[in-house]
Formats: sequence, C-alpha cells, structure tokens
Amino acid sequence: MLTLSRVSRRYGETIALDGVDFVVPENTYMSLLGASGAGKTTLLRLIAGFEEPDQGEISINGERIDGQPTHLRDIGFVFQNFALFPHLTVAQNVAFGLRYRTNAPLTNETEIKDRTEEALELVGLTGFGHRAVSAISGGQRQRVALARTLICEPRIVLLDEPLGALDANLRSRMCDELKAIRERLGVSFLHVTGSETEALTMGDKVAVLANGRIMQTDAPDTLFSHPGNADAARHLNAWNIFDASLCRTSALDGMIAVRFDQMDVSAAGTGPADRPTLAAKYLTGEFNGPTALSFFRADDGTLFQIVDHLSQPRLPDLVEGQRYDLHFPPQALRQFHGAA
Ligand SMILES: Nc1ncnc2c1ncn2[C@@H]1O[C@H](COP(=O)(O)OP(=O)(O)OP(=O)(O)O)[C@@H](O)[C@H]1O
Repeated sequence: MLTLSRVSRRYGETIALDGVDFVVPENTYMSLLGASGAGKTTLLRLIAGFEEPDQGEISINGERIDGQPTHLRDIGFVFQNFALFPHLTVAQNVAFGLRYRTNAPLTNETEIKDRTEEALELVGLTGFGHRAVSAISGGQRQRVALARTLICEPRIVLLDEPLGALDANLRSRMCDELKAIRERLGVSFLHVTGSETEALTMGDKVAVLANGRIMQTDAPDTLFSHPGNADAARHLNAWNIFDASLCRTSALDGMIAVRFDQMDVSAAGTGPADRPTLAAKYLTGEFNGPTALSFFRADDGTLFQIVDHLSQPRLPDLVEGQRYDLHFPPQALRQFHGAA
C-alpha cells in the first residue's frame, strides 16, 4: 500500500501540490484524474523520487520512501513518450533494467534471456525481441516500455498518461490490455490521465486531483453518480453545475448539480410544476453517434448540456436562439456545500 500524507510541493509562487492525502491500496488499478496543470506529473515524480516534497510523507507498506534515492524505491515508471533507447532492440530495452540496476544487477545471460522472454510474453510480444524499437508500432512500443518496467518486479507501477501517444482505436485496446496485465501480476498501477473516460474505464478506483489536492477517491460508478463536491463533478464532464437560484420554484440555495442525461426540455413556460425548472436559450446541438448533445445558456451565462440517447429520444425539436424550460426530477440533483 502506497500512502501520501499531507504532501506539498511548490515551484516558486506555484503551489503544485497542497497537502495531498492519498492512498493506493494493494492489488488495485488506481486512476488519477486531473486537468492540465493539476499536479499529476508532480505527484508521480515525488513518488518515484525524481523530486522531493517540501512537506509531508510518502511511504510504502509503512516504510518511508521520501528521501530515499530513486533506484532504491522499487517503483516502476512508464513515461508518456515511452522513453525507449532507440539504438537497442526490443529485448535489449526490456533487459536493460535487470543488467544495470544498482540493486543486484543480473549478469547470467541465460537468466536475463529467460526473464526477458517472460516479460515479453506477459505483454503479448513473444517473438519481437530481435526487432529494433523503431520497427514496431506505437502500441507495441508502449508494451515494451511496460515490459521494461515490469521485469524489475516493482512494488507499484506509475503510468504518466500512458495512452496519450496512441490513436483512439489502439488506446481502447491498450486499456483492456493494461488492466489484464495488472490483474495477472497483482501489483498496483497508478495511472494518471486528463481523460475522464480513460480514468473511469481503467480504474478499480478513481481519484480526482484539483487545486493541488485530492478532491475525492471512489469506485468509478460511485464517483460518476455521486460526486462529493463541485470540483469532482466538473472533472467528470457529465454534470451541469449551477446556482440553485436559477430554478424558478426551488427552495434550494448554493451550488447544485444535475447530470446531463437527467435534464429534460419543454417549451418555455410549460415545465412541470412538480420539478425544479429554469429558463435557458438553446444554442446548438452535436451528434456523437448513439447520443446527441444539446447546449443551452441560462440568463446568468451558465452553460447547460443535455444528453439524449438516440434509442430513447426525449427532447422536442429545438430551434436555435429560442428559450426553453429545462427541468429535472428533484431526486436527480446533488447539492454541494462550500465548493464553488
Ligand atoms: N519544474 C517546474 N518549475 C516550475 N513550475 C513547475 C515545474 N513543474 C511543474 N510546474 C508547475 O506545477 C503545476 C503542476 O504541474 P504538473 O506538470 O504536475 O501538472 P500536470 O497535471 O501533470 O499537467 P499536464 O496534464 O499538463 O501534464 C503547473 O502549474 C506547472 O506549471
């Protein structure tokens, strides 16, 4: 189990991490979701030991690792650009860590060969060992990077936007593969990403990092349906977050949130009396295959998005520039206290 307690890191005036408390349990795929600049890479660099925190503690299974040199931490790191050695073959890249690690480097060629083949098999690259890394695909390079990390049997594997350099089809295939490889090994993965879809698909648990802090950590379905604060909700790209005073008849106040798929639309002035209702102007629509997204703007400038599933369409025909009533069942709303 990896534990961060009150970890802070500043760069001059910039507070990248501000008292982060975070736990990655054993045998878990943990996604860390955050916008650009949220501090995701900084967090990984502190865990790996490329940098040290200004404050706080980092430990694995109760043993402090902050302050220890990187090579003694037993942590694997997969970089976004894979960072392979271009002049070495696939097998030489994978074996590199075994030969040159500070802690008990291997010199027995048979053992190195066997371990390399095992690692390549684990990531589905049996038979690719002799290839140059320039002569394999992006997805295969990703797997070489993973094999090179896994061969040293790290206590935890950190993956920094590992799918970012891959095209969309490959990304979804690698999602499945990464999960399967992790399950086979039983070692925890900490995967950072700016994509909510990737975070929710991959993670047994998902943590949201914003303003230098972990805002929420939960199972993906719990986080998606029950974000605990506006910051967590904003990262899921599925919730309208707005001031309750926009609703005509509501006794609510503060910031509330309603999921894109739980809002309905009626002609102006015809919203049902038993539902919280607000007025907004229809801006435009967007088709995404099985779903359609409609955009509205309320009088205070708040943008609303409503998702319609094409198999069960529920929105009327909409005219751009015209005002409508947006409404929702009272039980669909989540109310947040304190966060804006
Ligand atoms: N070496 C540095 N010197 C100064 N500021 C830095 C340094 N490294 C990071 N920062 C700042 O710290 C904040 C967090 O950066 P970090 O790279 O951790 O974010 P990130 O969530 O990984 O972003 P991205 O998704 O864009 O890679 C940013 O405001 C960044 O500009």
